[in-house]
Amino acid sequence: MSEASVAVHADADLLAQAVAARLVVRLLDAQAERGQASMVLTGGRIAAAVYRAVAALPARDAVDWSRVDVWWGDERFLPAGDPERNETQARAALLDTLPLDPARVHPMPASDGPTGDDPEAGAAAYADELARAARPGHAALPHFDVLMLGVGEDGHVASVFPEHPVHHDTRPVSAVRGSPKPPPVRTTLTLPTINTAEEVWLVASGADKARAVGMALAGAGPVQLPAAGVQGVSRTLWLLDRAAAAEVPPRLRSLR
Ligand SMILES: O=C(O)[C@H](O)[C@@H](O)[C@H](O)[C@H](O)COP(=O)(O)O
Repeated sequence: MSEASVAVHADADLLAQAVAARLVVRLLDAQAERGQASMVLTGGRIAAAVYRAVAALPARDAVDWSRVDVWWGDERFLPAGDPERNETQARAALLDTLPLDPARVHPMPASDGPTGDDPEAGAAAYADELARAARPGHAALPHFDVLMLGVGEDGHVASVFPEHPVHHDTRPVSAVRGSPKPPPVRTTLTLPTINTAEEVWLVASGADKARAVGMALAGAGPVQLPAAGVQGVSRTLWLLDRAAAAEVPPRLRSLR
């Protein structure tokens, strides 16, 4: 398992630009290595800024988007096309501008989808979809080259919230009820699933994230502060703006 590293950028805009550039390079490297690439998306404001920045980056055309798998780390359990869905936001900001193979885009279930208005059935269906894409001989999950996460003020990542029953769910995908961040019903990859990704990037901007970021990097417990339980297989990268980095422990500051 990887040690966390931290990169700090001056402000939210530069942070989004830098993450976008890193994402394009990460996908290019994965395609050079294994002929394809996979990315796991999230929701929230900074993620949307990253997606817009990728869309505006000329180097994005160097990626063979027809050989990129797109997954989601979490989703709001709402009807397809709802503007609050992470999928809707990612499509509008980026995905609709890319020549993706629709068969490789794997949105999480919608409340009006084939599994109906039952988030548990939706979570099970997504787990099946992941298992169908799993590499032979590996666990029931596909290879994730890069998984992006936002960080909540309370330290949540994806839809894994502090002290929530989702921490006891041993399945790869969980239905979340009673989310403290609206909307209340969500679907999320669980922390052990998130931690199978080759690289996990935690992206946070703004002073209201500083405390959660600082505590996670100082080694808080994952049930109290889910961001503290995130660890990519080969890399765990915190991508912050200066305001969000204000409480990063001094021993990690040298990596700025
Ligand atoms: O569906 C969601 O809301 C997210 O996936 C959530 O985990 C988000 O990434 C963080 O809450 C940070 O969001 P901001 O960048 O908007 O603060």
